[in-house]
Amino acid sequence: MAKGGKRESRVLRLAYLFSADISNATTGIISSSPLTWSCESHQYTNEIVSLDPLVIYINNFTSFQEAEDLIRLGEDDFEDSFIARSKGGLQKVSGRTSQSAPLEVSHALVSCILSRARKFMGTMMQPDEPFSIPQLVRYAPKQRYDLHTDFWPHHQVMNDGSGRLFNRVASFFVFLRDNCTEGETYFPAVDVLDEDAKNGGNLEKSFGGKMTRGERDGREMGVKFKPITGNAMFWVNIDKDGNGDRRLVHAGLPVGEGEKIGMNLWPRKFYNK
Ligand SMILES: O=C(O)CCC(=O)C(=O)O
Ligand SMILES: [Fe+2]
Repeated sequence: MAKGGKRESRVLRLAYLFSADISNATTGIISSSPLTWSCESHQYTNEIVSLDPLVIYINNFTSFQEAEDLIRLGEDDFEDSFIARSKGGLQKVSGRTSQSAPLEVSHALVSCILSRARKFMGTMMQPDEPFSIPQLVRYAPKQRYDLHTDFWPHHQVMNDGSGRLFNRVASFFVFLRDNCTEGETYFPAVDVLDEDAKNGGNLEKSFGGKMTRGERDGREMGVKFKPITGNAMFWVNIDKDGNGDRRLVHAGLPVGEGEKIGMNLWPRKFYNK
């Protein structure tokens, strides 16, 4: 059985590679390849974590095999993480000690995952609005990403000469490898847990340990999500007036032992069409 599974995964991997090669060579349009069939067959289910701000937990956003294949696609390109500064340019900061790697958007698997994310967002994303280049992030023991927001305080100018302004309207953070202790993704200002406690709820029990109470300065505060391969969080960064919502500040807590790998997907919205 294990053998069969392995063989199947090899075939799938080949299918991904093959479809990317074929469509690049002929039309340059990846989505027209018949071998991207798996794009239609997502397996995810959802739970709303918080309505305001909107945070949604996604179970099985990727399969285990897709997670491993995504890692393989990026793993030769890992470099120390930078952050994209509001005034342009990249900067290395002490609060982000992980490594990151970009993923090739034209690859059939990556384009499949992006179209899955786009469909998930429904009417929130217009057909002409793109994703940033998907990014893998890898953490070894003690590595972390301190509290930050994913949106920029000022909208950014597209570098295609169009003059359009964009921002990261929402974020998906997908756990791709959970071979670690700790390393949760923590949102200190998402207050659903206080409501839960007031009403006698037990978040940890209700959600099977996927999400638990966070803690800051010795006080219970916010919610944190345990790395579980294939599962993801989705949240909305920018409100309807185009302003960033600071309640979505979050951190990748330090990894204890082992390795954590995740993937950022950042849908862009235009603000001066
Ligand atoms: O590692 C995490 O849990 C979160 C990572 C993150 O927020 C980011 O890369 O922007
Ligand atoms: Fe982030």
